[in-house]
Amino acid sequence: MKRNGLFITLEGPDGAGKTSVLDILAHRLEESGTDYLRTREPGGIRISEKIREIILDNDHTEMEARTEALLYAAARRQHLVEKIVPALKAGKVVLCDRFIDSSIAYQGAARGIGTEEVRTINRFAIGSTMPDLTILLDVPAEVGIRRISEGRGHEVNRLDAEGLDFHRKVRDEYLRIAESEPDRVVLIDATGSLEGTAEVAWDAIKSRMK
Ligand SMILES: Nc1ncnc2c1ncn2[C@@H]1O[C@H](COP(=O)(O)OP(=O)(O)O)[C@@H](O)[C@H]1O
Ligand SMILES: Cc1cn([C@H]2C[C@H](O)[C@@H](COP(=O)(O)OP(=O)(O)O)O2)c(=O)[nH]c1=O
Repeated sequence: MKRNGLFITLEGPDGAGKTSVLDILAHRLEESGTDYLRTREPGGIRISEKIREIILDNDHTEMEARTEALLYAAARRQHLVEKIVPALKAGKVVLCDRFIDSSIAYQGAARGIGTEEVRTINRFAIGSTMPDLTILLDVPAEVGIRRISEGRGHEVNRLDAEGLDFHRKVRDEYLRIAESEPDRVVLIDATGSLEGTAEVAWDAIKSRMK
């Protein structure tokens, strides 16, 4: 696909601060007069939001791991084709809360399906549209869980409700991805202040926008 925009994804364990950092980054892009799109996974559009509801519903305790992985991949495909690709073709900076690395970490590693299997179905879903830059906000699983339980207004979904061991596996896999793809993934220690974390993320974006 020919594209002129910049595709940026934010990744990290639940509670790492992705939503909060994205608020600041979107503000910075606004101030700098950059044409950008902010979106999130799973969801961002009608069909994918419906798939999101099915996946995250706390009542769906019988959902099998591969079903979950396929649903995330299906939501990703529709979101990519309907929203991300047109924005990139229009030359926009796309800021997306979660993308393929979430599936590798959550379904591949933490659910135990296997990272290569999950990579394979996601290659089918996204083709060659990989992010130009991935900002990985790193916090120990305990920190993320604590922030979520202390934060007001965050509904605990089916994935949040998994135990500490699950979230540790998510974090470890993210670190492996960062190590194996240093050109794409910028690893940021997100245990400090929100403002400090956002500043480092903004520097990474600015350097790619030049
Ligand atoms: N650097 C930080 N230090 C302390 N608390 C934070 C920080 N970043 C975010 N939080 C808080 O942690 C909670 C989860 O943050 P959020 O941005 O929703 O994370 P995510 O989108 O990664 O799950 C929120 O209550 C938020 O205010
Ligand atoms: C995109 C994606 C998300 N997830 C999980 C991570 C989150 O627990 C949940 C999304 O819920 P959400 O409320 O968006 O969480 P967060 O604010 O932390 O991003 O879905 C996967 O397991 N695989 C995926 O491919």
